[in-house]
Amino acid sequence: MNLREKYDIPPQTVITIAGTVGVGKSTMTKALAEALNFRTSFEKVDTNPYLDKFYEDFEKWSFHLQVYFLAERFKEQKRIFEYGGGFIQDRSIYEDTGIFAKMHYDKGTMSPTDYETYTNLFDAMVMTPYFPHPNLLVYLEGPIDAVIGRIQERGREMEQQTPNDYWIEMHERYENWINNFNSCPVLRLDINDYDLLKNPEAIESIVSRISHMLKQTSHLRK
Ligand SMILES: Nc1ncnc2c1ncn2[C@@H]1O[C@H](COP(=O)(O)OP(=O)(O)O)[C@@H](O)[C@H]1O
Ligand SMILES: Nc1ncnc2c1ncn2[C@H]1C[C@H](O)[C@@H](COP(=O)(O)O)O1
Repeated sequence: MNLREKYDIPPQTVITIAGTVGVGKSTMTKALAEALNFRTSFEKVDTNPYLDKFYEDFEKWSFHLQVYFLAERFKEQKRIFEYGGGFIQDRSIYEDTGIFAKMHYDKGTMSPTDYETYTNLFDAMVMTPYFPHPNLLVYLEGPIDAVIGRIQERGREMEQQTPNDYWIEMHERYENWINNFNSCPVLRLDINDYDLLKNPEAIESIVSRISHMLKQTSHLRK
């Protein structure tokens, strides 16, 4: 019996993993998908044609990058829908607008016109009754020092060259964002409470908490 059956998690469940850059979403996505025998939906970082350019010049590329991410995530959403669920998704579509686009608009690195065009597009595509929300958003949180340590350890060049202030501001925004998030049920996990690299069996207690939360919120889906 696999963990999905053991903890009675419906096979069509869609779980999205949210949290700031470097916090451990991809690691969690892989571990959960393996444990539950679900498909994965990853952000494609290496093949993103705007990401390097964006980190070199936020002002010039922030609109292009947001539109690109929106299109990519929407295609993934369609793929998840076509399979009938059973997915773990690395980063939610809600973070694109709630964190990234808003942060760049507030900092002045996305123009008001571009921000309005982007949010109109986002709302028309996502905030409709036709858009399937995930069954659960698993939010990963941890101290900023640990997060910056992980970004450094991972070693993506464009992120290494970005000043720490950027990650600190993002970390603070994430706190506010998750405290006000209500588009789907949320399970918050502190990265100090598990270590999937040193102790992969820790995934079972996470699956158990996910199962509990899904049961508690199942009435919302009916
Ligand atoms: N429990 C952990 N302890 C230490 N490092 C970790 C842990 N989980 C993930 N990492 C490392 O942190 C870095 C960022 O993790 P990743 O899953 O890519 O984050 P994200 O997808 O949120 O950006 C990677 O180098 C990864 O190996
Ligand atoms: N919507 C986004 N706007 C700007 N940058 C973004 C957006 N979504 C992801 N990113 C960046 C942040 C990281 O450098 C990479 C991948 O994110 P990660 O949290 O490491 O999975 O893309």
